[in-house]
Amino acid sequence: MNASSPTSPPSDYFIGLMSGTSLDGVDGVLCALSAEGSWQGLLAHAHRPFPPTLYRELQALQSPGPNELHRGALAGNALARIYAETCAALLEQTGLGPQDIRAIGAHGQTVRHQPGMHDGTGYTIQLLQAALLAELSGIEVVADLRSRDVAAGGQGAPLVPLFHQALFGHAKRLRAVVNIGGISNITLLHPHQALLGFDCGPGNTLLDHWCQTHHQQPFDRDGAWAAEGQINAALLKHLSDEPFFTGPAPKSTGRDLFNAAWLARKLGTLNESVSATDVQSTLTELTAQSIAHELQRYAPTVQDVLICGGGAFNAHLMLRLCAALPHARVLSTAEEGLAPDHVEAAAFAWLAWAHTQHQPGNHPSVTGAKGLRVLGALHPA
Ligand SMILES: Nc1ncnc2c1ncn2[C@@H]1O[C@H](COP(=O)(O)OP(=O)(O)OP(=O)(O)O)[C@@H](O)[C@H]1O
Ligand SMILES: CC(=O)N[C@H]1[C@@H]2OC[C@@H](O2)[C@@H](O)[C@@H]1O[C@H](C)C(=O)O
Repeated sequence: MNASSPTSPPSDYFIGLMSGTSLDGVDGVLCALSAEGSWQGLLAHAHRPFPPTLYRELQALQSPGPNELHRGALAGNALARIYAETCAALLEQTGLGPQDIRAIGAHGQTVRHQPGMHDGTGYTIQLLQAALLAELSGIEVVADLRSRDVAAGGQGAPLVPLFHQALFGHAKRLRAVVNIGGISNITLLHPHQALLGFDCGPGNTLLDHWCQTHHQQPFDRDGAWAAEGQINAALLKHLSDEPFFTGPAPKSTGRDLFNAAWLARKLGTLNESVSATDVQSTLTELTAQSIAHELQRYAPTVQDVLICGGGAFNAHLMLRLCAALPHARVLSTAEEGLAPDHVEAAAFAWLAWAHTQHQPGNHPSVTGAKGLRVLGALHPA
């Protein structure tokens, strides 16, 4: 990891808060960054799950429904309260006070992601009442981190690649960082070429949905259920036959495409019936193959594949990825100094740093935006 040396300039403390497409709750980190934004270390991590009522409401708000504006506003308030509790937990762990934190980078909850392309119709919505978070935490908040990139004709996602580059870039090795959250995304770190990054498909979101439907469990722990089944080749081909997978970068996606209705349509149009267990095995393979195919397409000689996001804890999925990438070293980001479930939140702390320094947080070669942009809207403490 490219951390600063002990002689680096004095650091500031930042908090990063991320609640992603898995809807499993909020991950928060408190970290130190130098004046130049180089990583100086993680001081604390806290996770707060969403209460069941908020989880159900956030899931419902992913698709059109009645009185959305009012319901979205209430959900934004509820999220601000959970984010503020997460900040309080981080401060308590470290003994720091609100006055010690330079800023919070707060992602909010994506409920729509339709970036469009350079034609003024695109938008992306992350629910969060950021003013309330500033009020409750007493800390400056940088929120709405995707809209400016979309306004500049970009996808507004993924935003983590610059942070991945700063942390995991290597002078000699061709590396990929793969975040397997609800959706998975890849960052390509070539020693001598431009940064690349894009979403590559459903990470855990369909796996979670299928497990919740058939086992009433939030997710398939360690992939144990998937490991019991067989991959159904016809179903895998049918699932893979989705234009998003073969479309060129820049690209991003979300629950707008990969959702329960998409899976039901695919299963309904298959000419055979597949057991629930085999569906879980096949969905796990879809996640592994969609990542492997993009790596083969954009970085066939990739040497290190660093995995982060909750999918890194799915042992069966990791085995399938290793099988699909026999020539690469597949490892957890933990082996490079930052735990898989800390990386995204840390990236949003870094994006808050970038905003405070008036530095760009996007990268046009990743999002397709017209240029570099300072991301986020500021809510003073
Ligand atoms: N032990 C485990 N076994 C299997 N899967 C796991 C395990 N732990 C976490 N996960 C998976 O990781 C998911 C959470 O991942 P993560 O927090 O990275 O998602 P997210 O941040 O919501 O998503 P995104 O990156 O799309 O924004 C869970 O929903 C689950 O599917
Ligand atoms: C619109 C949105 O919330 N996108 C998320 C989602 O979760 C993973 C993938 O899809 C990625 O594009 C992005 O998150 C990460 C943190 C990013 O912007 O880099």
